[in-house]
Amino acid sequence: MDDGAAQRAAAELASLVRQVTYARGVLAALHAQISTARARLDQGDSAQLREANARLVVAAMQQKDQTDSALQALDALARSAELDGLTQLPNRALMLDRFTQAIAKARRQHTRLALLFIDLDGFKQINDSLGHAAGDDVLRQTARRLTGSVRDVDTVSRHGGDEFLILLADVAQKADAVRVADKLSLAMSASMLVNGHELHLSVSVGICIYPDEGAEPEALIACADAAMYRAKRRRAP
Ligand SMILES: Nc1nc2c(ncn2[C@@H]2O[C@H](COP(=O)(O)OP(=O)(O)OP(=O)(O)O)[C@@H](O)[C@H]2O)c(=O)[nH]1
Repeated sequence: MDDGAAQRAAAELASLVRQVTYARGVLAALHAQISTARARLDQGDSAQLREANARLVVAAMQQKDQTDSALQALDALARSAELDGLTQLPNRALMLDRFTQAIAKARRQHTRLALLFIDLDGFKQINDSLGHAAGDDVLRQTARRLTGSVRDVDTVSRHGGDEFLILLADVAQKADAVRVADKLSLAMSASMLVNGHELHLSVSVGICIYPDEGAEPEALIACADAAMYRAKRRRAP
């Protein structure tokens, strides 16, 4: 090798050494960046990740709580729309709904239903002499006595004012309903203590039977109302 060739080879070698040194520097910088990123993931970022996850879980639980209480409020609202505020008995709308369902079932199973229309006698006099609050108490106690006179499967509702309806499920004949009417008349005849006064009440009851005396709820209610009115006229002095 002549001197010129030796100098060129030394220059190329020096250039290669510089390139290798530079590449090593780049690799070391990359390695440092990766180490920093990994450390951040281990400490800061993963902690943030865990915190974010925990916040997500808490938010999901709060969301579920809010949904649950909204559903409960909706349930309560639906129930209150179906119950009479004074007596907490089913109101007219809920009774009509249950009556319609009961008729559909009785139609399928070829069974009878009885509807009892009950009206307090002389209730206006109680309001007039003892006051409206005492009248309210009479209505609440009446609701309890009527409910206590029938089975769980039967429905007692407040139709309005001093009028109540009772739907008896699955009666074999009208005589069964008459027996229930006698039982609840007896329950109502026991003295009632209202605001320190001992009252002696009575009720007038009308009975109509599905399907013998009507096939639709409204027709049966009108039929039982008319029967109650006739019974009241018979009782009147
Ligand atoms: N305290 C109270 N009274 C009510 C309520 N709703 C209706 N009434 C009253 O109930 C009375 C019902 O009137 P009627 O049925 O004609 O009175 P009654 O004396 O029972 O007459 P008969 O049914 O013929 O025996 C009226 O005086 C109404 O003002 C209520 O929620 N509370």
